[in-house]
Amino acid sequence: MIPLLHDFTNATVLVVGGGPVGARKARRFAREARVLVVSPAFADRDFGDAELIRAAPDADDVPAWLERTAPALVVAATDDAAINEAVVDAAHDRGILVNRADRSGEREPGSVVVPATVREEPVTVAIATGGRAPALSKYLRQELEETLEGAGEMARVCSGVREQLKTRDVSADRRREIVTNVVNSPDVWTALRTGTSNCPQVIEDVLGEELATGGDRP
Ligand SMILES: C[C@@]1(CC(=O)O)c2cc3[nH]c(cc4nc(cc5[nH]c(cc(n2)[C@H]1CCC(=O)O)[C@@](C)(CC(=O)O)[C@@H]5CCC(=O)O)C(CC(=O)O)=C4CCC(=O)O)c(CCC(=O)O)c3CC(=O)O
Ligand SMILES: NC(=O)C1=CN([C@@H]2O[C@H](COP(=O)(O)OP(=O)(O)OC[C@H]3O[C@@H](n4cnc5c(N)ncnc54)[C@H](O)[C@@H]3O)[C@@H](O)[C@H]2O)C=CC1
Repeated sequence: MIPLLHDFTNATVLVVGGGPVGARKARRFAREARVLVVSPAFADRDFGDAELIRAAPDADDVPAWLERTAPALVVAATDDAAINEAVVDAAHDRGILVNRADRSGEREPGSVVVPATVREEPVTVAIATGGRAPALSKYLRQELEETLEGAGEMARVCSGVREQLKTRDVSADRRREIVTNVVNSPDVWTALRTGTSNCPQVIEDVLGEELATGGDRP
């Protein structure tokens, strides 16, 4: 499987099954997509901004649900393997992405897995174990949350420095060198993590140093 980041803005995600797993997937996708959850019962969980539709489609009804809701992705999260199977089949027939929550290891070609995710906006790290050990994905996600502290701010620093340098007489090679030095600077990481310096200040310092050393170099 190959990891990709997919933009679900303005897309519909249909979750079939309203248990704890359906709720988790609904929350996940509702941060961006319009999420519909269809289920005869709903767990007492947070479903994000998802719209809850009380119904119990049988396997034959599933294609009509996909036709009616036209999702970009459908999540099969019921406790009924036959329904989950019908969701996968109907999605494949229509070229719709499908995530099956009750299957690991051997997967249907074309299926998608939902990874554990660490977000330090705009930085995203996704972890998967080939479906073998979701608990390990969760554990690693918790470990990485600490490692990534400050990475979002560092991304904004790099982006700001790069944009500023583009407006000056600085070669692309030199620009790359400066941005790489910033990312590799323990002092900048410490400053961002401890809050002794913020993004605009660091950008100003880096550009000031660059001007002091005379700008472009051979
Ligand atoms: C294949 C996959 C399909 C999919 O759902 O996309 C799948 C399948 C299954 N998960 C199962 C169990 C658990 N899943 C979790 C947690 C998460 N599971 C997630 C993803 C995935 N789970 C995909 C593979 C990802 C990968 O490659 O690693 C995460 C990362 C993302 C998310 O779901 O949002 C989220 C952590 C989010 C976070 O916290 O960061 C926990 C831990 C807990 O609940 O505390 C447990 C109990 C412990 C355990 O068993 O490991 C079972 C067994 C059911 C049973 O035996 O009854 C199956 C089905 C099977 O294995 O047959
Ligand atoms: N991917 C993951 O992280 C995990 C996956 N699983 C698997 O995912 C499945 C779902 O897990 P839980 O939410 O804990 O199960 P659950 O049994 O609590 O919930 C299943 C939900 O599906 C609904 N449902 C039943 N028939 C339906 C139908 N015809 N149409 C729509 N909805 C229907 C039920 O009303 C219930 O809300 C489990 O069977 C298990 O195999 C379990 C744990 C973690």
